[in-house]
Amino acid sequence: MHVRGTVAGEVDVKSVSTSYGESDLAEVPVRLADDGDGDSGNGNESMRAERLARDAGGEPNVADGHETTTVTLWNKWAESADYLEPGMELLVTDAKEEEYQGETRYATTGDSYVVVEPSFLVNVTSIRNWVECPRLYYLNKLSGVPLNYPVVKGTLVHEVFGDLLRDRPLAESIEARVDERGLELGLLGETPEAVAEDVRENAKAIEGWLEQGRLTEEDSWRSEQLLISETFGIRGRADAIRRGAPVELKTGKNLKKEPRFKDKVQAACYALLLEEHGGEVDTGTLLYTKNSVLDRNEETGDLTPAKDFAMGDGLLKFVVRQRNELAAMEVAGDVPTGYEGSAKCEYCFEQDTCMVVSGRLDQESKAGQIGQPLPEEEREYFQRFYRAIEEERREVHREYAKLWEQDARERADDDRALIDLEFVEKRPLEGGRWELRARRTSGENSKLREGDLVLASDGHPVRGDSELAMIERLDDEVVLTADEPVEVTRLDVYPSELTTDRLLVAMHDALLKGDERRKDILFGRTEPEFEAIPETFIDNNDAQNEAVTKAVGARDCALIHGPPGTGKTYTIARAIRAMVERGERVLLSAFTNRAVDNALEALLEQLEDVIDPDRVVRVGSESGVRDDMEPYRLERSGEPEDRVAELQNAQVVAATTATCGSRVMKEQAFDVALVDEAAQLTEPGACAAINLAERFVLVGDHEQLPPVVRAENDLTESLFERLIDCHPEAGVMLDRQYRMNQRIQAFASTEFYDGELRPAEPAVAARNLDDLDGVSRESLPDDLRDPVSFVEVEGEDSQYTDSEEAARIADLIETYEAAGLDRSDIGIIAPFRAQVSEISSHVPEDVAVDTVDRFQGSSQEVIIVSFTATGTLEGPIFEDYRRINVALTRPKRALVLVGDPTALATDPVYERMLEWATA
Ligand SMILES: Nc1ncnc2c1ncn2[C@@H]1O[C@H](COP(=O)(O)OP(=O)(O)OP(=O)(O)O)[C@@H](O)[C@H]1O
Repeated sequence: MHVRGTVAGEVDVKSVSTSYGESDLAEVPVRLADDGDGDSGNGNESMRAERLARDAGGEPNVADGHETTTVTLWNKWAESADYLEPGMELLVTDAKEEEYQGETRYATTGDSYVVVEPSFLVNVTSIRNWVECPRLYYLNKLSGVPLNYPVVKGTLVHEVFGDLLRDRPLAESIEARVDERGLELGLLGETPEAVAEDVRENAKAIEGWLEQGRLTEEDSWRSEQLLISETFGIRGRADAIRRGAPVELKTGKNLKKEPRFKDKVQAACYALLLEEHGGEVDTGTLLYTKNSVLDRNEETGDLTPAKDFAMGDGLLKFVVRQRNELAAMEVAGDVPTGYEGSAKCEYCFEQDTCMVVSGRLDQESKAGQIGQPLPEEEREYFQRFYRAIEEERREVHREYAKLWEQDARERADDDRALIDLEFVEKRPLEGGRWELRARRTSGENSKLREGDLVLASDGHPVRGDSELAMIERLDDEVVLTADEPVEVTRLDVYPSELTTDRLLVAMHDALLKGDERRKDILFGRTEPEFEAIPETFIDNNDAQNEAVTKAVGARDCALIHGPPGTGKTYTIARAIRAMVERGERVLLSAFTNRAVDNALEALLEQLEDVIDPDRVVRVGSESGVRDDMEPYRLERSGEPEDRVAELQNAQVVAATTATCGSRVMKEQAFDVALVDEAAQLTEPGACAAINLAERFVLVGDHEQLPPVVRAENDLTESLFERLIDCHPEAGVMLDRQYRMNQRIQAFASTEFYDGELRPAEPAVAARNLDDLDGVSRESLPDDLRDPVSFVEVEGEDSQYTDSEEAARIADLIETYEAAGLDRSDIGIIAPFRAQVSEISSHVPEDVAVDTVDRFQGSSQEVIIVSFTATGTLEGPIFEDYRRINVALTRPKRALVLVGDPTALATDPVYERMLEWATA
């Protein structure tokens, strides 16, 4: 029986005498998980709780779901109780039920595991680092994985191992894998021949060992597998599974008989994961590939690369206790000092880094501190953002939990999965990988896109057969590539922590490695300076010209505020051209690939005849980069020297901010970083790009969509917005728009831009549908002839959908088509996903219907907005006024608002909007 609940009070830890001698025990007051009656908000949560409560079996205790009882943790598990704090979640497996003074209590048994905060998913490598030293785990989080040869070689050997398991010939595998890493090897100054030789030597150990296995018996193997445990709160990718047991590859040497302890810990984590998936794991294998490279005459000891060990119960439980300590510390928001473990600092390679970080952040540390602490405000900033990023990480963990808390239907309704696929075929690809195909049986929407990494499963992403796969094509048929074949019937969004990891590193680099003057600017201690630039760059738009002048002349930074359609992209392109002409090396970045490609497209036009197109490089993955920008994309594979030359010679490098945090980009330096969509970036997100340059220019509009984050905290305000407030003199607002008819822009201008936004030219101001070929406003009904119209629909009671509005919108589309408009010129915006689906089911398939977020950055001839507003406008319709600003500023020639005026009039902003629309 499993018991799960929340710690409801202080924990009592004591020692008692039993018939077996002295025993430790901890009595934990636990409020058992809800049985489902109380929690109306989340059906899945309650279903899971119900299941667990049923497992817990305590009828009177769990009947109302809020009963507090006592759970006794015996012996070593009492250690885990030390970290428990009220409010933390606790799970005890195989607990026994006890009656005590008429109350049902629970206690651990010999088979039990105690898991602290099971929904905090700890990575296997994190547990390994933690066991080595908790402080090392922390330092690794802050500094990320650097670009160095051992890391790249390690990756290569792992890849070759995977290939061998998939029966790819060794020589072919090494050649292909080394080639794929051309760019990284080039940056490290390595030659492919030397690296191939090094990898070959390490691979000998693998090959020899595989041969042995094959000669003696029928081995069942599978390569790298992603494993997630909902019970133990652990996840990771095992290098390989042989006969159901984990095999870990280490590129180092080990001359002892036994595997290293920390390596055993890692294998033990995988054993726990495998057991949860129904396996019985009694051994683990560590393969030390360097052992086969060593010369028997020079080294003494056990040179066998493969070392097996028995997977004992004690080790598995130790691993869970370590994981508990880590999870509890993270959840409590504490920072490890190193005293938690027994590692000796004098043997640690990271001792210096540890002391520097401790010194600068004034942290308690076993290794001690060196250097002066950062100013107090910087340390405070560090802590605040560290916490915010960790909260964001927990939100990613919640996304994982949804993989098992929500059923397939709920996930599909949440756009997080494509379900009910019909498996078509699996086809082996070159290199031992697989192509998987499945047919979609419904036209449902989802967040999944081509190029995404997904969990492809035969029915359940965690409990079923599941693989990490890449979506190659997504239309009526889904085409995937994966390492192992799986009979796909379902795809789930893979919640990645990569972005969160990179935010932390970017913040760390900005504060601990950042230039002092840069920090003075970021913390408002110094005013940005500008060099006088006499040149005129743009002669028909003063604000744009001033923006380029500021960007070019900025010694520290410039901030370009660009409301909708004001020529941000054009201004950026013009500014970069001027910088390039001055001989500067420029980084062009933005939050999304789409924005990077848009800006790059405009820039290429400007750079014609200015520089050789070879000196413009787009860094990104094949699936991320738009097809027409593919010729500029930096190829990673190939001859190292050539690949590096291509990057180092580039005068303009374009990449998303996430890519700016990659190992390769972090090695690059620029004179200036220009970041578009900056109002959509968190502070650390923007730092990832600006850390790489001497000076920076941020371009954005803080009156449009804010950063996309899951948690509500300091990450929701962009660096752009904060700096505009802090250094208004560094900012310029572009105030002439080239998009909307004057009538359309009027409301946004007064409401969001202090009335300063104006049409750039009379032709823009006067735009209307008559300008379009074959369209005549005359043939439209009276109430749709004005560029802005309001269509009244009485609200429905259902909160997230309104079928009446959807039906009216379908009529409107027919009306516009009858007046000669092409329906590809119409866009429909609705506040909720549910209403988007509702409208989609009423209108022809090729009409674009979406939420505001998907429309940001684009424009259409005609935009129809469905407000889906009911009675008293309860609940956020567009959540945030910035969203309505985006919605109302997408159209060029006509805007139609569809909604219930009575409901809308209950909110002052929407009331003013109504006055304008019906004027
Ligand atoms: N100074 C200018 N003179 C003439 N046309 C201009 C000028 N600046 C911008 N434009 C035109 O205005 C249109 C919008 O410009 P651009 O695409 O740069 O806007 P944007 O601000 O990036 O738009 P969004 O708000 O969608 O991001 C383009 O067609 C562009 O060519």
